[in-house]
Amino acid sequence: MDQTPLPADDENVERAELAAEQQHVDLVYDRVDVATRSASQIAVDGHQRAQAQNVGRVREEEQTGLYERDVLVFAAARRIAELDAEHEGLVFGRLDSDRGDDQPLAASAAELEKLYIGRIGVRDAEYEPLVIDWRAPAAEPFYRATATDRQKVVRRRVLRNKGPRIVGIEDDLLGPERAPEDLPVMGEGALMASLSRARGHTMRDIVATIQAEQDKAIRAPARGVTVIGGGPGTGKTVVALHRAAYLLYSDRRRFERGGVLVVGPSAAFMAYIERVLPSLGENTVALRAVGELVDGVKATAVDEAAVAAIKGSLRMRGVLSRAARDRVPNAPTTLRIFIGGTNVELDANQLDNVRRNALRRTPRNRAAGEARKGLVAALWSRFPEDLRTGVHGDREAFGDRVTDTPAFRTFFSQWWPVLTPEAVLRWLGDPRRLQRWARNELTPVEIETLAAGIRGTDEFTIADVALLDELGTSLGRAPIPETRDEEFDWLEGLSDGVNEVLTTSERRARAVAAREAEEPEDYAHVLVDEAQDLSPMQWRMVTRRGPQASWTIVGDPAQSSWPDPDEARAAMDSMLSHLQRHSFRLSTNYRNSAEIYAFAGEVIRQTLPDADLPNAVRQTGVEPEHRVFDANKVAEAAGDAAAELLGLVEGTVGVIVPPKLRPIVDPVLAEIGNPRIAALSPLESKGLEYDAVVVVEPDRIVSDTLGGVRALYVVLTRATQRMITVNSTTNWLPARAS
Ligand SMILES: Nc1ncnc2c1ncn2[C@@H]1O[C@H](COP(=O)(O)OP(=O)(O)OP(=O)(O)O)[C@@H](O)[C@H]1O
Repeated sequence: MDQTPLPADDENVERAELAAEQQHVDLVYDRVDVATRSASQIAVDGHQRAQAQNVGRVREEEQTGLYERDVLVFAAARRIAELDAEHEGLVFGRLDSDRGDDQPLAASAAELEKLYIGRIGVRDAEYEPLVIDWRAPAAEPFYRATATDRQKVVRRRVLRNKGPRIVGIEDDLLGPERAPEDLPVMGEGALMASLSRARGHTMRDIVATIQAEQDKAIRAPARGVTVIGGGPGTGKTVVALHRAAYLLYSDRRRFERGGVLVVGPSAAFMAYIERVLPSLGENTVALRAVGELVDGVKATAVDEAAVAAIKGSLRMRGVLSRAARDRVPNAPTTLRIFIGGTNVELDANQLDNVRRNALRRTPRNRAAGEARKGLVAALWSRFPEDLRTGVHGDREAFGDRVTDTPAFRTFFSQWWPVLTPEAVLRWLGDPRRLQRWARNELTPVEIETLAAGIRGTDEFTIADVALLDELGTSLGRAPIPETRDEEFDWLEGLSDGVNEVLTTSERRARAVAAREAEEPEDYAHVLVDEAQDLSPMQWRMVTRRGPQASWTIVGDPAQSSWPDPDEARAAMDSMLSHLQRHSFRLSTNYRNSAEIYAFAGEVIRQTLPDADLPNAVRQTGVEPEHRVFDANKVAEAAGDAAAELLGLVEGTVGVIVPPKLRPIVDPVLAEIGNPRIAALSPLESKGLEYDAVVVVEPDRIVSDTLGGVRALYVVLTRATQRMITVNSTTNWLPARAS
């Protein structure tokens, strides 16, 4: 970008500018201090009043005024939490604007209108804005203005800060011909400075340097389905998170009450992104890995590729539905009741008929009543007519007597127990039973593979979670016996810090929801990251979380770890086909150096010539390095490369290893014992990034991972500065690089 002659060369000018900006920022922090103190006081007052009333357990209806107090405490606590999150530079931007191209030039810098942009809006005592929230419409030009469409902006300034201290200034002059003589311009560009920064173990927000195409996706209206595509490192994840913050800002009532859910591929990924939203002042978004979408299960284990492919396939729908309706293993196969001086008996076929009829319209765990009625009807029809006199002449009385007998009760508890999804999924480990449910959908080899996969471990895998969810829907939840109307322990939630504070109405809603819950939690907006990896069964699970939701779907088909991305895409389309779709494409790779990405691009293009490859903008002059070793020396070679890279980069070093080699490579890395090194498998590396990466045995990554070369492409696009591959052959290298 064109810059005016640089008065900023003059150190004095720079010092003066820094001091002036610091003065304004100090003012903002002072105001925040005042606001924080008054918010803390409000919270303390509320808690004290709650305790003074000594209410213990109370009925809401009997306590007038409690709701009001509760809201007060909650709002105050929320505000503190929000303000506490501000210390990574509350104010990060400034716009200096004139009145537009058709108006006279400003005579001096003082005539330009200045506007500060920050993580939250702060006003002075007179209610004048000291800084506006980055999500406010007035902040839009900060992200969207360009030299050709400057939107009245003359100078865009990014303030680099360390906590409350301004340490640098990066300016963009958008209208050089409109700039007054005395307007200082300094710095080399905020974006490049931010991209070259060493990486830590968690993702940072990009609020100071959001680019125009990203801003459009962030601020897109929350209607239907917003699809955000783009290659590796284009900011899809970080944009999706800023979008969540934007949606909460633009319609807080709707999205805070209805809930916003972000779904990502793994627990490690969720830990990596968890700081971004709090740093934007938002603490209410639910972040869940696909392995954690079913309550009570936190799956992190990954299946072997062949098993995962079967478990994710839509064909499992029919298999599970049949399993959920079949006989319970080891349940009695005859019912014999002695009544009216005679034995009445139902055999296996008759019991099966009763079961099928009971399940015709009702999920299993809800159908106990139907099943009981069906058994009585079947027993009645076998009860000799000549005995249907006296107490046995009335069918209803007959039913009461039958179902009251110990024999019936024992039988029924074994024949129609409440079934858990976990128990039914385990049944699939028996190849004979699985064969009965799956013979039309799966091949004999697939049946054997799936049964062995399920039998092989007690732990549920990430792919199992979607199956558990499907089974949960087929089985339904057993009705929970009515309890007394909700009673609340008021003080319980008030003691554990601000995040625990709930309003009365929220408690009430949760209690009711817990009692009535038939369906999983239901959100107003769902953001799905790394969406290309969701299997068809996972799509079914995820879409159950938002039957009425609007959606943001973020992904890159070239990085899919699902063997048939078209199938997964079709599953998504069919689940969300009723909603309008808006698409955005991000075109710049901000993560990888141009050298690293050029290599990764070559690798993927060999298999997917049409892959959507972004443009990597940052040159480092360092090419990726490919080392060749004996197969039995690979672990040591990986360790050596990692140790070497520690000395060459400031931040993190990721060592990405095929799962089967982890047992030999991990100990070598552990011996180095440096917390900047992380060992991980290709699937775990999804969405993450490191300053330097060692890729161990790329050809085994292709052969052992679902997704093959697409998985390798993910691995090759994790490094920001340096990359070394170690392999026993050069066969995997694209022609030019070998
Ligand atoms: N406008 C920006 N300013 C500064 N950094 C940015 C910007 N956009 C993206 N980045 C950085 O680029 C890196 C990649 O972003 P992100 O992980 O969101 O990309 P992605 O498209 O989700 O990648 P992948 O598909 O490979 O997982 C992150 O470090 C992110 O902070």
